[in-house]
Amino acid sequence: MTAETLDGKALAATIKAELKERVAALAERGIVPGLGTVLVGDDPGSHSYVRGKHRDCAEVGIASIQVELPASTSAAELEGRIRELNEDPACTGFIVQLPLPGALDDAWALELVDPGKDADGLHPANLGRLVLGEPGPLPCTPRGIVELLRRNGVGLSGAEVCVIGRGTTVGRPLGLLLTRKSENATVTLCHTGTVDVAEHTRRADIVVAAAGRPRIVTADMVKPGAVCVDVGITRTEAGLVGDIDPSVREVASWIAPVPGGVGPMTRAMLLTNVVERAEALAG
Ligand SMILES: Nc1nc(=O)c2c([nH]1)NC[C@@H]1CN(c3ccc(C(=O)N[C@@H](CCC(=O)O)C(=O)O)cc3)C=[N+]21
Repeated sequence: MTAETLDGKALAATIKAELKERVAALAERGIVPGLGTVLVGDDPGSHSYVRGKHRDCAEVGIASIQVELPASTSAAELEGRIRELNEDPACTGFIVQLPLPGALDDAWALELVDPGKDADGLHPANLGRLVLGEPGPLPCTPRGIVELLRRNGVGLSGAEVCVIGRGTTVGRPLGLLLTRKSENATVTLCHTGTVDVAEHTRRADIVVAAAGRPRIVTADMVKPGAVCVDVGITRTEAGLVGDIDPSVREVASWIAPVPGGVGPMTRAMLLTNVVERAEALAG
């Protein structure tokens, strides 16, 4: 068997076309959604991600508000800039690009964001809403994964899903999303304390690798016909390497690859959150 590709790039283009229409509908009511980004320091990867987000915004008709600060920025200065975006009516949703450099604490910064403008869905209040099953912005990568599976007809109800990685941005919230009534999957969350990861992945109908460790999922760990989703991105001299080994292609039915799988979906879900925030603020 050679796995078919879960094409996140193509689906992201479809979603962007849909969002363009929703943005046009908002424009008729005099509302322009605006995405703010707060980027601290000079990490080239972070700069490249943020550039991509603003390119996406331009495509869809979302306004861009870019805040760039030096790595030497103090906590008080950063707090001030976040509060400005909370107050700025032109900014309907914003993100603080993670990880923050130096002594600036990611969790501290996320908590300063107005939960109503939280385009990342990572504010503790919104993560709490996710736990409680209440409406609110959802974390972009988990939402993108669910959307990528759904829109390609991968059944989730009753499926055994093995998630590798318990991080706050992917693994842990993905477990919460997949176990909602509307998804109804059964989730096993593996992490560095798991004794035998392969024992869990071999039982799974869907494997999601979000550990950030190159090629940890190999063909012998995957049930024939399973669906595999690669979320890990490691930069090497040879290019981007995912958490899923290329050998898995011979065993799986579908693979969401790196690049071209979950990454573009994460960006499309950020735009979706910004448009939804603008629609919510508009009432
Ligand atoms: N506040 C915050 N929100 C985030 O959503 C956030 C963040 N901080 N910090 C970093 C991670 C990482 N992330 C990615 C987004 C898109 C691609 C993406 O589009 N990847 C392309 C490849 C792009 C490339 O060449 O690097 C792909 O997989 O096809 C990857 C990674 C969002 N993150």
